[in-house]
Amino acid sequence: MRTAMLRSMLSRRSSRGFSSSAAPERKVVVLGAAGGIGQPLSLLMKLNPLVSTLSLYDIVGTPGVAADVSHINTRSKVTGYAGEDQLGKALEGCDVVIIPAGVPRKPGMTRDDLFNINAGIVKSLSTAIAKYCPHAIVNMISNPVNSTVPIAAEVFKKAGTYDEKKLFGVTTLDVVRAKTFYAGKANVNVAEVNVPVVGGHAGITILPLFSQATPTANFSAEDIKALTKRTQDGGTEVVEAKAGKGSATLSMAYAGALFADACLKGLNGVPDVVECSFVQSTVTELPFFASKVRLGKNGVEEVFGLGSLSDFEKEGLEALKPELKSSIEKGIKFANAN
Ligand SMILES: NC(=O)C1=CN([C@@H]2O[C@H](COP(=O)(O)OP(=O)(O)OC[C@H]3O[C@@H](n4cnc5c(N)ncnc54)[C@H](O)[C@@H]3O)[C@@H](O)[C@H]2O)C=CC1
Ligand SMILES: O=C([O-])CC(=O)C(=O)O
Repeated sequence: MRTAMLRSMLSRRSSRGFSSSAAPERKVVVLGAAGGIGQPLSLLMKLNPLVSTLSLYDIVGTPGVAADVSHINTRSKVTGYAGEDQLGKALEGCDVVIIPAGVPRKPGMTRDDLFNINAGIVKSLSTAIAKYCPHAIVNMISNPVNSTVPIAAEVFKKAGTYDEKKLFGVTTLDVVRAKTFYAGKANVNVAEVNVPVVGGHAGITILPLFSQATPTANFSAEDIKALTKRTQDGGTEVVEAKAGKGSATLSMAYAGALFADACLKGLNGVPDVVECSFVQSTVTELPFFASKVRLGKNGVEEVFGLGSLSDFEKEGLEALKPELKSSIEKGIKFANAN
């Protein structure tokens, strides 16, 4: 897609209520900016007129990405930071921290197989966030999200900076997929489709609520089952197609940019910004759970309940709880043991 088209698309989405010059100053950092997700996500954040300072951090490779992206003639000033000694500068004064740092899956792996490497990365980045930008909104992309979000929460609690309204597991790609697959099957305009996706972000913990999808479609139980499975296995579909070269990067960058844009709109006081996200929750007995949340000046303004579920969804909800509970507990245990 041509840059001008993308820019006008993003600015139409983003600037509700603000021209870019009137929008408040906002610093956004991408941690893991030189990676498969990080690079296109940095591009998309550079196109977002709500961003005034774009900070790109990675352990290596960020100067090149930053130099490249910085030539784009949009509002934000771009700076690249490479290596741990520059992490503090990258984070200082940030309003939104987006974290796609960590290893991706290869065929045959589950997201939980990434825990051993990514848990440590997320823990050290969270420690730095608590130190350098304790009030920032955090968008956690690194997998396994079901565990990395609880890890960040524990790190922030220990540092005395935890604000449950500001920590988000990014599950937007599940919603993006559910919308795409539903629209394709129903043969309706995807731009008009809405599908909440709740639970977590791995396999059966991803629970799309097609009974609440709009516009409504008359699908058979078999169709709903197949759409649910395809949504749950969407990540694996990409991992297998990439055959060892990583997992979803482009669709994830799109989803991550959408979610960060929603957070920025919320911060800027745009009303009725609602997205699904994995957050601290009392919607079920689990301490973290993805559901629709309203975003505002303080991050999460309201966590919405699940609404009415079909019998199939009720079964899915009960089935996902043990796995999600154990992934959450694994994260909490790791953060407190190390
Ligand atoms: N939440 C979601 O829906 C999705 C999550 N993911 C996850 O996102 C993560 C990143 O995926 P890719 O970009 O494809 O991987 P990648 O390997 O292409 O990029 C990861 C980047 O993180 C950097 N990195 C490693 N340690 C770091 C540290 N301590 N600080 C800063 N940067 C560090 C690497 O240098 C690399 O540039 C993976 O864990 C993947 O599973 C991927 C797709 C969807
Ligand atoms: O499947 C993976 O490993 C990456 C991911 O989270 C997704 O694409 O949903």
